[in-house]
Amino acid sequence: MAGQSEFDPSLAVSHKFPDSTYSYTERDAALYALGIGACASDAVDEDELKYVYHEDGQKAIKVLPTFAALLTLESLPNGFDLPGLQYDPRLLLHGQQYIELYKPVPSSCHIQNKVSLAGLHDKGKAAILEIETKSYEKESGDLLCMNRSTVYLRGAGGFSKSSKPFSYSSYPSNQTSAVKIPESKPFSVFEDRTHPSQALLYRLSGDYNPLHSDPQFAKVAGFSQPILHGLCTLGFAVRAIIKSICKGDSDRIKSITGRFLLHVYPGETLVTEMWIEGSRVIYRTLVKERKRTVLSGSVDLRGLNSSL
Ligand SMILES: CCC/C=C/C(=O)SCCNC(=O)CCNC(=O)[C@H](O)C(C)(C)COP(=O)([O-])OP(=O)([O-])OC[C@H]1O[C@@H](n2cnc3c(N)ncnc32)[C@H](O)[C@@H]1OP(=O)([O-])[O-]
Repeated sequence: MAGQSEFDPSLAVSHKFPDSTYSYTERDAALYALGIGACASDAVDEDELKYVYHEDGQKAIKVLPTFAALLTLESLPNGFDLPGLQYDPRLLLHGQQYIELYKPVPSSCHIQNKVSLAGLHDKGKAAILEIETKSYEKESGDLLCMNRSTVYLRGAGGFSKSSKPFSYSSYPSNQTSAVKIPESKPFSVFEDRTHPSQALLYRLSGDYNPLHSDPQFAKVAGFSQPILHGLCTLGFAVRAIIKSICKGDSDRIKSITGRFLLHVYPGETLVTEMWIEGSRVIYRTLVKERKRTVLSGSVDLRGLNSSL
């Protein structure tokens, strides 16, 4: 892209992001749970009521592990701006998410975030940015979780100066989100319908990008109507795994990878297929109405029950 002629990837790679803070309460955790469909089809679901209600008060509610991805929300006050990188924010898509959890996410917390650039790739038609955020509990100083968010910037590639496309990663290759789906029959399949207003509810958890709410904006971005947040789809998929494989025990989730392969329209039905490989669950989520895979990835579990 001509606009990238001034872009120097080495300047971007050495860029230092400022530390940031984020605070949330049990109300945020409950709203998030509703936003990813917890208790949507059964208000007294015995696995899921604990994410939105507790008889001893909201401070005792359980927090879904994918809520950890929200802790990064205010970590980049200037969006994905890097020195010299030009991109059209309307063409930005969420490409992948990697989450590592070191302890259960508390129901309210003050967080200190350390942010760095974990990857930068020139794909010609797109630039890929990978932002790593380590989230610490302010009070104890304990590391709570790590997120690596991949953003796919359509139209922002072509900045490589040499014939070899520029590619930088600061992390091991076994932490990428691309997985091989087994050919065998899935161990478990879970079907869940998103609501037509799903994105409008989910955005209240803090991602207000108009791509998910504004019909005109969505059209400019290339979609017939506003699309679902990638992290909302990931939340549905991991909830399916907690229900189907972890018997409702979300503390078993150790790490999560997800690659967003295709957009989801709110109101569509998500079918999550799961396979077990040792202590890892490989999964793929399809949109039933369009018969298309929209997400795939893996989830590593602690203490997988041998009776499975
Ligand atoms: C972040 C906060 C904002 C949130 C916004 C949202 O929620 S938006 C809603 C949620 N998000 C969505 O709805 C997005 C859904 N996903 C999509 O629409 C498409 O997958 C796409 C447009 C991201 C890429 O499609 P395409 O046809 O342009 O791609 P291609 O197959 O021609 O491959 C080109 C190169 O890119 C690589 N690569 C490919 N995919 C990914 C990926 N996901 N991730 C990373 N990398 C990816 C691929 O390996 C290849 O590299 P190689 O092998 O040549 O070195």
